[in-house]
Amino acid sequence: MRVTEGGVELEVPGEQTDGVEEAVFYNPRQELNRDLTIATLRAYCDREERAESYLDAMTASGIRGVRAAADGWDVTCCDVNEDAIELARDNLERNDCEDQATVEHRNVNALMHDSTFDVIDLDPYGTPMPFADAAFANCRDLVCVTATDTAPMCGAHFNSGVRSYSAVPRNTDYHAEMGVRILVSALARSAARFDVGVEPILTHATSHYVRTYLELEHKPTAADAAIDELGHLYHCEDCLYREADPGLIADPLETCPHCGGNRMLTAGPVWLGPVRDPEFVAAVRAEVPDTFGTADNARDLCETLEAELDEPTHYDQHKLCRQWGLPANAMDEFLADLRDAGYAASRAHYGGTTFKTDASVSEIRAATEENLD
Ligand SMILES: C[S@@+](CC[C@H](N)C(=O)[O-])C[C@H]1O[C@@H](n2cnc3c(N)ncnc32)[C@H](O)[C@@H]1O
Ligand SMILES: [Zn+2]
Repeated sequence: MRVTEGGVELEVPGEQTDGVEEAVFYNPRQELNRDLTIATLRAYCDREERAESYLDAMTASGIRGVRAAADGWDVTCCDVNEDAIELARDNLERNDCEDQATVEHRNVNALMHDSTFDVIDLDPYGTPMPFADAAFANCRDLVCVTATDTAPMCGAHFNSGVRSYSAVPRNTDYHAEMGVRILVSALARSAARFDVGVEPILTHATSHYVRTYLELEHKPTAADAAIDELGHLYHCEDCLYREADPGLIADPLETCPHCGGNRMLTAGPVWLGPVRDPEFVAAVRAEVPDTFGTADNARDLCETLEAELDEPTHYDQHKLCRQWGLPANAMDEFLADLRDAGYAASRAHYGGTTFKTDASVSEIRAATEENLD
């Protein structure tokens, strides 16, 4: 099947039918992820001018590598699957990018230990953690990571999450953000082993995957600073109260300070720090051209991310209102009530009824209850 995406034309496998597995993976639903990758690479060139080389670590059809090569990056496309490599090579040639790209048929963990790249893009099936150490060992500037194992990351598949992320994820009403913070925590700890500090400059949780872009600083003190962003979340299953506690040693709450209940969950270590740099996200938004298939969605997502508060967990207005036995009102009115009461409040990118605030669950209710009708 022929597809055009971001100005390049590729031969990709068709949709899987009747349980027959195609030899090479291609997911049209990841176009937003890929469009934002290209816009991020463009914005990153202004931030770090010496960045030139890009490793598409799990290239499959070669689609990311072809798009990056067409944009002028010095690209390496790697995959263990021989059919993928053949297809990636054809797709590079189809777009006259073969001189701009090297193709490697090997286990990318070995390649990453052998070679140095300015930017490494990990896009495996499921968890990226088996590739994290090798990526941080030698990458110079930016590690981009997609994780599609949302059920383990958010605590719904608890044991798998503990195994993959060496952390305790918990299934809460902010499950996608739990995934984000479990993932970034595990990546930060992986990088710290190599005396590398990470700064997430863009992160989004979108339809069953988390994508994060980590800028690296090769200094033990930077790694220490990243570790300082880790901590634990204490969460009440009864009233949705939550609390963030910085530091690697947890001091779990036995009972909820809000409702007195004892159904408390502890999650961590999670990343409690910012998950994006608003100025960088604005620069990414400016690099999304109208010609990208997901331009409107990509820009809307960036806009929401730019304004999103740094609070480590979001609320869902509908879930809170259900909890209180009250009807929900319009989001804008709800957020205006919080601001009028003196709290910071923003929408969150996790869903249309999600928001962030520095108000506690009882303060949110007191500030908004009057207009919930
Ligand atoms: C989710 S697909 C990549 C999709 C592609 N990046 C895109 O945007 O369409 C995962 C790919 O990783 C490859 N892969 C799995 N383990 C690998 C390894 N150890 N080294 C290199 N490639 C690997 C698989 O063969 C598969 O093609
Ligand atoms: Zn409670």
